[in-house]
Amino acid sequence: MKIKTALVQMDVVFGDPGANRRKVKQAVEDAVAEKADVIVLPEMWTTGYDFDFIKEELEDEASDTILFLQELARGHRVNLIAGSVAKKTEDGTFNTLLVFNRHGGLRKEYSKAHLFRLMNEEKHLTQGDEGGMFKLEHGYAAGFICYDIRFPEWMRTHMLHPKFTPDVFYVVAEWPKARIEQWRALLIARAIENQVFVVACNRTGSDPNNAFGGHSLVISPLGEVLAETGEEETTLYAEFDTEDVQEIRENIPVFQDRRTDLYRQ
Ligand SMILES: NC(=O)CCC(=O)C(=O)O
Repeated sequence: MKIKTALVQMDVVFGDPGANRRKVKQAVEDAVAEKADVIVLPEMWTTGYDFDFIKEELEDEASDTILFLQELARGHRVNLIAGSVAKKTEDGTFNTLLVFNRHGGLRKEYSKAHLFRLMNEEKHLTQGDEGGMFKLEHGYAAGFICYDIRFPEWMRTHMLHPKFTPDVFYVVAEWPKARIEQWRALLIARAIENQVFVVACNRTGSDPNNAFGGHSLVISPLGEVLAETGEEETTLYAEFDTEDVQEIRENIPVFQDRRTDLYRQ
């Protein structure tokens, strides 16, 4: 199925959900005007990594943000891979990716499984323990958050489901400029080894601790970079057909050729 994606590479305003919601509202309106089917937001887009604000002022359960996103998805009849937000619960604060369909239905909540120590996530957040698989109109997909892309075994797990196989990996991120070449290399590798499209939305700009590298990109299952931005605040558009994965997987059937008799998993 053909999909037009819009990746909102925004400069997240530190500790200011209202300002960020205004940015996202405008970006969604612009992307809908460009006939996007799926709009992707970056990691922690409501607050950035302002852990003081998250602890002291952020509302619980991310309820205001979920309502805001539901209204956007339903009002514009567009799918949202709505980045991730800090979600405060009685069990801890999670870095949670939210997925909405065109009717505003909340189709998935995935909480980041791998917390990133260089940005003090493990001091302030609770790790998630569930996978990121979900289904939208274009089929099965899986969502991942930033540091997760360094764990090929985690992403590969999502390709080994007995019944459902994702055609697209969506990655939402706040990835610093200093390591942007690793960002690119890791994402291209994940696309090739899993024979999936990778749609990866990073933030741009900076916070008190990091300058972020942008370079949001869309990658084919053959490792071709179909679209990529620089460091500017912009929305990247890219179209692809998820049916292309079938021929690629038939041509090089890695999942039939796996030697699970030799592997530990
Ligand atoms: N927000 C993140 O998880 C950043 C991950 C990162 O920068 C890395 O190098 O890994």
